[in-house]
Amino acid sequence: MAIDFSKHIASVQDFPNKGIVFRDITPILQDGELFRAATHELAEYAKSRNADVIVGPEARGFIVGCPVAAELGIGFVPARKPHKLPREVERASYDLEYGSNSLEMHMDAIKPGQRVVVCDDLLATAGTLRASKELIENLGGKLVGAAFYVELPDLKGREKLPDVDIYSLVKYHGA
Ligand SMILES: O=P(O)(O)OC[C@H]1O[C@H](OP(=O)(O)OP(=O)(O)O)[C@H](O)[C@@H]1O
Ligand SMILES: Nc1ncnc2[nH]cnc12
Repeated sequence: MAIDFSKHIASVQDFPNKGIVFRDITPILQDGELFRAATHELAEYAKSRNADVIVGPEARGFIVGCPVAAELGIGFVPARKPHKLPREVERASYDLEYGSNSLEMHMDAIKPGQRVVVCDDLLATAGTLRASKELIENLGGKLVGAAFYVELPDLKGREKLPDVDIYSLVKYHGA
């Protein structure tokens, strides 16, 4: 029977700012079977997209994406917050539900033509995904899909990136 992951996501009112309902996926991570099952779901999705490499945006995208890449035996590329990577980088800026930031990837992180799936815990406004897409494409890769534990459809992330194939385990409508 399919697992109802929503039962294992905590909803926290007014975090980190008033008016935001924070969807906390750490209960999934704390349970080995659930973490493995969620990883497997995302890995099956990435496999169905013929991914060559997984990109995970800092920080929760590392947690979600690394085990997916390991399960598939493919590479993992971190998209990091500014000034963390030691070699030459490509940078893209973005806004999110509660602030703005930039992401960087090493210039040689993606090989031209590689098929990339982005993995992260949550899709909200899609600012993070848009910045990841910009980085991947500027390095010559092709974003062939994006996979999340949680999607917040009211924030219209999918509509902002209609050409990106998006997969999520759980959707939350309303606040
Ligand atoms: O779709 P968006 O509106 O871009 O929002 C989703 C992003 O926001 C969160 O990361 P955050 O930037 O808070 O960083 P963290 O993982 O370091 O907490 C989350 O992990 C996603 O990466
Ligand atoms: N509501 C939310 N819960 C958890 N992470 C988020 N990132 C952006 N919006 C979020």
